[in-house]
Amino acid sequence: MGKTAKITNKKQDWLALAIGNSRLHWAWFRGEVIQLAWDSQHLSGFRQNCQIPPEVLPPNQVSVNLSQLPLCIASVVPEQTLLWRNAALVQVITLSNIPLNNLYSNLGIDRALAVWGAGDTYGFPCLVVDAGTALTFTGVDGNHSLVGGAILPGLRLQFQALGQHTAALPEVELTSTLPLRWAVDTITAIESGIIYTVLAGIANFIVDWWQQFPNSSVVFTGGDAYYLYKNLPKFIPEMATKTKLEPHLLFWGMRLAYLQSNQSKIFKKN
Ligand SMILES: Nc1ncnc2c1ncn2[C@@H]1O[C@H](COP(=O)(O)OP(=O)(O)OP(=O)(O)O)[C@@H](O)[C@H]1O
Ligand SMILES: CC(C)(CO)[C@@H](O)C(=O)NCCC(=O)O
Ligand SMILES: [K+]
Repeated sequence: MGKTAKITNKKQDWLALAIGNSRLHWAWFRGEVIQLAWDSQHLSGFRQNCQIPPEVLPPNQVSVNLSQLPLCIASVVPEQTLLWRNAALVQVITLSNIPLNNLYSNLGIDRALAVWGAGDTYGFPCLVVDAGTALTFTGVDGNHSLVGGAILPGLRLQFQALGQHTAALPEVELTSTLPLRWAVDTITAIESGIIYTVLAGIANFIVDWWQQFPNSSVVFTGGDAYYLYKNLPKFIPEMATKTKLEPHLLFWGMRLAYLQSNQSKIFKKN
């Protein structure tokens, strides 16, 4: 657990909901410890009552009634956030909850939370590579000040774009292995083009970051993080020792925000 927040009631259960552009990411916390994390589809409509609908809860029964827990939301999809406005105990995290400097007003809350969680755990400066629907770089310096970052289409979105906007190209799915670079069939050519270009681009951003901040940690997260993290050392050997993979990075940031705001009692009851 990081340095910026301490929990008052170690036993308290709560739910973190990170609303991404492709799906919902959930974590059930007991105090500061994640008990269970899962993904669900976006909600399709407005919720009439104050329960969390069963279709977004985890498939297996757990020992507590998750639908009754306080809910902490971080969202980059405003229409999805609105669907939770009648929930009984809900707190929506905003940039004002995040103690980093120089954040611009419409910076994605997922980017701010992930880099806060990463820096709080591994120290600042810190660079986060979030490989989700969009692939983002977010860098913060040793004074906890946003240096900046970049946004590009994520892997799946790149495959979809080619499939949907050309006559002859199929929509390709990410496979688990690296493709042949000099492909002699269409599917492999698409895989090669997207994957090698993204890997080279990420390596280039990280090398540039390390020129400015040589000892900075670099943390990967998001749906495609494992694939990219696993294959990047072939491009930069030092990657293996100087970077980390953390699937729950966003939840680390949410935990800091939740515990901090819970202490100062800005929890909103509707
Ligand atoms: N069931 C799934 N739905 C969508 N993407 C998936 C799924 N399983 C794996 N992925 C991969 O994860 C990537 C999307 O990542 P992620 O789930 O973190 O995105 P997200 O929910 O939109 O979050 P964010 O908005 O933070 O990017 C896609 O590029 C895809 O390759
Ligand atoms: C870039 C995404 C879509 C990544 O999830 C999200 O962080 C977002 O909507 N950001 C707002 C724009 C910005 O961060 O500059
Ligand atoms: K848009």
